[in-house]
Amino acid sequence: MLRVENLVKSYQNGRELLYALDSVSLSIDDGEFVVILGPSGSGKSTLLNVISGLEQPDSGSVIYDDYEICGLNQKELTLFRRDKTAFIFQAYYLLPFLNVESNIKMGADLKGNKNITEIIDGLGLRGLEKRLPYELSGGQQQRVSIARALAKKPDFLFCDEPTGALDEETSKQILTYLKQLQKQLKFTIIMVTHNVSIAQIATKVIKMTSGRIIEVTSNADPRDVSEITW
Ligand SMILES: Nc1ncnc2c1ncn2[C@@H]1O[C@H](COP(=O)(O)OP(=O)(O)OP(=O)(O)O)[C@@H](O)[C@H]1O
Repeated sequence: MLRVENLVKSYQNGRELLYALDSVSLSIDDGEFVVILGPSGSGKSTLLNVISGLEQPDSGSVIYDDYEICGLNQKELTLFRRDKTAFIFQAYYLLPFLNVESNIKMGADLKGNKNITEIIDGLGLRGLEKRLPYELSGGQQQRVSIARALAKKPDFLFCDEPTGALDEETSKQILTYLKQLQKQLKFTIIMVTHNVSIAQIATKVIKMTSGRIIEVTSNADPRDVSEITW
């Protein structure tokens, strides 16, 4: 279980402080598919970055089971992120001079995971292993970035607009893969998106405005990816 208590994160904006997170509290059970929605600038990415240990808050707590990550030093945070988390971003961030297989192995090596065959097959990347990122479509590149993330066998997968650069059909393929792999590997997904349709496949939807959570909705019966449109 992940618990977030009274998170505050501010930035200096001229002479004023801008509160990107203004006392945010929430809890997420293991295995949930959480979608964070909200207008631009509402604090979604900041929340994701603080929860995942990429950024430190001004105050507040982020507690994984009984492990508080706020206040850890850089070395401890790096170990925490390596062991527990993985990331997928809209911009893929593949290494351009490494082929598909080597990009995925980078994730696997971080956890000493030798077998990436299952992940390559699971994401439909068989046959593309020797290609360089520029030889792939956007959807294929995003599948490689998911494969790299999952090769780490994370407990928590953080996604920031993972389908933001993709068309509807490709986005749905990506979401279908993610859901299938989540069922199989049992990790928790926390996803920031502008796409309200994606909320329908989530088990929990968090809505943010101006650095605050304004609504949390639990959904015991999320829809299948094939049932949604946008
Ligand atoms: N490094 C930073 N320095 C200064 N201000 C920042 C920084 N990062 C974020 N902010 C500000 O904090 C607020 C929340 O930003 P954040 O990126 O979390 O919003 P968001 O909801 O993810 O937006 P978007 O949907 O546009 O990505 C915004 O007003 C933003 O300008």
